[in-house]
Amino acid sequence: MDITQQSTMPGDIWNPDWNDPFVPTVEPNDAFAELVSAVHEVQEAFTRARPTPTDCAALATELRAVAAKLKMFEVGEDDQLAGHRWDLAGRGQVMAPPLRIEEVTATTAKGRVTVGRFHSGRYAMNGGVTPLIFDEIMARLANSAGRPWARTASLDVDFRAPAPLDVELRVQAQFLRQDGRKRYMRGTMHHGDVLVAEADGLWVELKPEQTRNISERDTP
Ligand SMILES: CCCCCCCC/C=C\CCCCCCCC(=O)SCCNC(=O)CCNC(=O)[C@H](O)C(C)(C)COP(=O)(O)OP(=O)(O)OC[C@H]1O[C@@H](n2cnc3c(N)ncnc32)[C@H](O)[C@@H]1OP(=O)(O)O
Repeated sequence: MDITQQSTMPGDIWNPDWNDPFVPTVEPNDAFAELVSAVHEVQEAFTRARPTPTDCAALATELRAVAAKLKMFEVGEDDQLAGHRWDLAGRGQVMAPPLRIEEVTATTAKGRVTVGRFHSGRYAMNGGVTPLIFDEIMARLANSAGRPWARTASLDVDFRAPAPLDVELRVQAQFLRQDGRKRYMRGTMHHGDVLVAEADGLWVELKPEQTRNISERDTP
């Protein structure tokens, strides 16, 4: 597995120049990416809205109809598309902030992310979202370069400055060292020159019996 091949995947939908981060440009024939983008639009619009009670009731009915339609396509976790599209920002996992991982080497990873009000605490990124972003990029690096699977054992995040919404943040990860099954990682998040958060994390390599449920298809 050469994860460095991930950096410029065809089908990558991120447009670094986009104005509205919640309406990413999608490749015209990538219907799933289009669906992900539509869900993101719903999430952001929902967060920003203050509908009347009558409108809330009507919208709930409409959304339940969409959910019922999607349930007709339910598959097992290995076969679902969400979270398995390594070429998409956020892997098509619609809860995840749309982190675009641009470069992964054996020892470093770089990415960019822009979040809006859906991921807001109050006028700044929610404190639970920052670790999601770090976990994603640091786990990707921990599992890069053909290393055996490792899971997050600990992730310690320091919030240094409010992470602003609607602007691009740069996220980096660094592989510090390996000690037996333990892989020590570090992460940073910047807005311009400002360090908004940093993280230290430990990934522990899984024993064979701990990888039984992990599908080969999960390989990035
Ligand atoms: C692997 C899945 C891959 C799927 C495909 C993904 C592709 C990857 C690429 C891209 C990633 C994108 C995103 C996906 C990411 C998916 C992975 C997650 O999100 S993981 C979810 C959250 N994490 C858990 O659920 C772990 C829960 N915990 C455990 O399963 C165990 O605790 C585990 C495996 C971490 C360790 O358990 P033990 O029994 O195998 O090993 P013990 O003996 O406890 O620890 C080994 C050493 O590590 C230290 N250690 C363990 N936990 C520690 C901790 N919290 N703090 C400090 N040290 C710790 C211990 O002290 C020990 O050290 P001494 O060898 O004695 O020196």
